Amino acid sequence: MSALLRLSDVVHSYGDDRVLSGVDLTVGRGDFVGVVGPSGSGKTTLLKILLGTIRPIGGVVDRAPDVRIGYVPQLETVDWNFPVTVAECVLMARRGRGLPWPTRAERRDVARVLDRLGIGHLAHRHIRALSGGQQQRMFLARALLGEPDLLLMDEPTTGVDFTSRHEVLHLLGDLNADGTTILLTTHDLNGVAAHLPKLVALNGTVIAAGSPVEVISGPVLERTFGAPMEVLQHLGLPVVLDPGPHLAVARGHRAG
Ligand SMILES: Nc1ncnc2c1ncn2[C@@H]1O[C@H](COP(=O)(O)OP(=O)(O)OP(=O)(O)O)[C@@H](O)[C@H]1O
Repeated sequence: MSALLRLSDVVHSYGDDRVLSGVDLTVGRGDFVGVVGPSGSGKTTLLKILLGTIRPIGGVVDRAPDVRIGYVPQLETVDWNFPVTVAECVLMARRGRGLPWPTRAERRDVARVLDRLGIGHLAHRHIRALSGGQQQRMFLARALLGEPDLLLMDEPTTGVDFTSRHEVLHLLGDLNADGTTILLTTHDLNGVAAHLPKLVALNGTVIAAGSPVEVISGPVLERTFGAPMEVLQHLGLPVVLDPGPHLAVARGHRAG
């Protein structure tokens, strides 16, 4: 298949709590997709199903052969007290925690990827002593070390200031232009989602998929976030007035 990953009628529950149902989603080669939806709508669960660390209880996941996937977790799920430097943390992606002495080739690869992301000078700093934007770059470096075809990123711009958010988005745009397929989740409708070529609105199931103008629309957002939202067009981009519903919690829109 030309798609890297395809989910058909995927269902997942935690215990009795149905989180996803009837999810159909295709991640095509070269896509740059944003998944939007309120807190608890199943975005992280969907990423983990795409990554393969959660096995859904129903439906089919098709994966093209030999697809390498890089995962960038939500920063708030990371244990920042773990005593490692930036370079060590990046290298762990390749060799786990067990082996203390990296080879010269490994050190070179880590230095190269850190330089590419503009944090080469931070290689020997403790991971806790980084800004939000730098932490995000470090996890991106970690994912890129494996030269992934597909990058899955959980809220890559949350906890990151405006300038860093802009830089992270720019960086991802460059990676995508170089051929990396990217799927990310975001709460930020105006600052992030509106600038991506393709969006998926999720609330327990896929409410809509398409261009930002198709997905960031009053009716789709109301079905996704459970509250009316006003949307204007500005310079060809949708703008959500008072995008406060990123704080909203998923409710009543699950198909299961
Ligand atoms: N390991 C788990 N065990 C039980 N329930 C879980 C587990 N992981 C997630 N959930 C629940 O499943 C639902 C969906 O969670 P998920 O993390 O996928 O949503 P999300 O859209 O990523 O939320 P957020 O935007 O807040 O990160 C939530 O109600 C959550 O509490």
